[in-house]
Amino acid sequence: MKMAVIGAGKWGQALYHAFSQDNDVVIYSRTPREIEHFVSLDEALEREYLVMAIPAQFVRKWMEEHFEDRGQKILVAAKGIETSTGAFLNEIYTQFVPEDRLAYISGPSFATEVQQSLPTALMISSTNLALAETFSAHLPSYIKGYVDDDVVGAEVSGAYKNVIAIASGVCDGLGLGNNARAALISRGLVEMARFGSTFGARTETFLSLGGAGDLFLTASSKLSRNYRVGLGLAEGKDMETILEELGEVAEGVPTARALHKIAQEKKIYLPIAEEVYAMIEEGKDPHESVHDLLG
Ligand SMILES: NC(=O)C1=CN([C@@H]2O[C@H](COP(=O)(O)OP(=O)(O)OC[C@H]3O[C@@H](n4cnc5c(N)ncnc54)[C@H](OP(=O)(O)O)[C@@H]3O)[C@@H](O)[C@H]2O)C=CC1
Ligand SMILES: O=C(CO)COP(=O)(O)O
Repeated sequence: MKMAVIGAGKWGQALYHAFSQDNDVVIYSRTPREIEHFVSLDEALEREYLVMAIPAQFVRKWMEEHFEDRGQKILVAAKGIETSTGAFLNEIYTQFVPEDRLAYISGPSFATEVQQSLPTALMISSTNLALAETFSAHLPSYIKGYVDDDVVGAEVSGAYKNVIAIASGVCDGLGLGNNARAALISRGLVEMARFGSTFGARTETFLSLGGAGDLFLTASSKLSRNYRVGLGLAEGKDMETILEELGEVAEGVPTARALHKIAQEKKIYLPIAEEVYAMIEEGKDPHESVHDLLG
């Protein structure tokens, strides 16, 4: 299949590598790079299948300024919620492309491991199951694909787990032990499922690869940028320093702000996400957050 990956950050390049195993794939990004098959935006937009690996906060502006609808089918690869509006990515993309041409990829997938062709299993979600099957069938042999039609569940899982990963990094950074981390991840899973149900997500989606699968991964590994944000908070670093040292996107930070905004508006109880928000936005002492969560 003829595809283009848009966004050549860590995840865009890993997906370019993965889909290139069995497909004709090109890649485009804002900043030109020395990558084989790096093409112009116009050439990328010519492809029938697009993989969008632009971070959530920049999607709307990018679509407004650069996208031309030529009937492309799109696989959305970012994981986050837009802070300024609280919009989910499906709400943004459907302003530009009908939902039957949109699919979403989620599940445990550190870019660095996908780039090394290490095995994993991922989920492709779309209200158009035939489209999800198409993307899934074109994954490389080292990735097992599953399809599902709960787009909201997949999106909420992918975005929310980044926030719980920050909390988990704090937990480990403070040396609170394995029991505490398992308790936090478990309650985090309940919290994200409860949040998702408010928006019509199915509970079982949170037990899937895109939910528990990605949460367990991200909330327990230093390979996760979000987890490392939490480690930095536990060390008492300020957000500016943490993000500068990270040098890559940590979607959990803007997503925590978005969750706070949504929770306030809709009066939803999100104890862990609210503590993450308080630590990153109000400089709350992590020890105090632990105390309040235990209360
Ligand atoms: N890394 C991972 O393991 C995984 C990441 N994801 C998700 O994928 C998304 C991208 O992450 P990742 O690739 O790792 O991030 P990186 O920090 O590696 O790269 C971000 C990319 O976004 C592009 N970008 C940033 N701002 C803009 C903008 N205003 N307009 C257009 N492009 C912009 C940059 O393009 P350029 O460099 O050309 O300027 C850069 O290539 C995130 O939502 C992340 O949560 C999902 C699964 C795994
Ligand atoms: O989503 C990811 C793995 O599935 C990557 O997580 P981080 O952005 O925290 O590195």
